[in-house]
Amino acid sequence: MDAQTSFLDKLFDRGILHSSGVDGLYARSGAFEDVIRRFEDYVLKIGEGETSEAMVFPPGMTMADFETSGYMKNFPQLAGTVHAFCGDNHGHMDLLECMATGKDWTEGQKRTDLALTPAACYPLYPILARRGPLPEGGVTVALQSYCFRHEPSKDPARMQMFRQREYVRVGNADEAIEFRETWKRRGKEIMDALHLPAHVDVANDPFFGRAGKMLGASQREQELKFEMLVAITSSENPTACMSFNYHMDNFGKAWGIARADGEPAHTACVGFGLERITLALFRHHGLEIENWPEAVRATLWG
Ligand SMILES: Nc1ncnc2c1ncn2[C@@H]1O[C@H](COP(=O)(O)OP(=O)(O)OP(=O)(O)O)[C@@H](O)[C@H]1O
Ligand SMILES: [Zn+2]
Repeated sequence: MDAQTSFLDKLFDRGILHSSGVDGLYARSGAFEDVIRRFEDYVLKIGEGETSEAMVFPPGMTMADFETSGYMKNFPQLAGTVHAFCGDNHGHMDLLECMATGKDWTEGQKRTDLALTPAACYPLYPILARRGPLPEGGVTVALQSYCFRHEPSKDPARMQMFRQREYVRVGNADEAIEFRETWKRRGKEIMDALHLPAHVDVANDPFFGRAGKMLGASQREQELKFEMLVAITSSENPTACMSFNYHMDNFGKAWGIARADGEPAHTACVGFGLERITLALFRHHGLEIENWPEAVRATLWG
């Protein structure tokens, strides 16, 4: 059995995660959720004085905003959209007939106005855009969302539905870059406080296809994305538990977010993978929270 499957099985055996029968879709135990809550409280305190507001998003966003994000151009392999039955009585009979005979009953499903949110900060940008020009100095928002990515895996750290906590900086280029550098440093301090061996490295997003290879290479070359890597199921291929992204003015332009001076906003975000960080804690400190190092427990539970 490989390391991923064996860690996943241990988590199931201890009731920390519960299997659904589909890879990457799990119920979480109360203990798992308590760690997530404590971690979020801890991170929220660190950014408290610098944040203009907080938002929590539902797991879906509007199809229109999803289209604006460009996600289907860059990551069609990961996306999920919401479809629903919109038929009449006759259509319903057909659907039940399909189900009864084991045919594909989903063929008649129609698109709705919703897509599953692939990245926690996407729903923020259209909200900011609708408010008109940003205040002088921009804004910093604390947010959280469930995200969906179609990447089923036996690796418990690669889920299909998971949460990201983020801080997003929206302002000019200097403000966005300074924010990203600050959080790279703080991210390491957080990992140190949690006694998790971690390092930051430059990274790229999994852009689709042949053109995607070039996009990924150029993202790396421009050092737009960094990840905080922690060994969870493999020490050769450590897992990204945080990411530090500078989007230049791509989102400012896409959604039409203007700065006080009328120029398109530059954005940066730091994302904390809440399930991944929690799994890293279980991996490194053991499956019994009572036995975690006193300093780690003090950081989280005070
Ligand atoms: N499939 C997933 N399951 C759980 N957490 C995830 C998953 N994908 C991303 N995350 C978390 O969300 C954070 C921000 O997402 P981001 O798009 O930067 O991840 P990513 O770089 O695509 O991750 P990876 O390289 O492992 O696919 C990541 O740092 C990670 O902690
Ligand atoms: Zn983001």
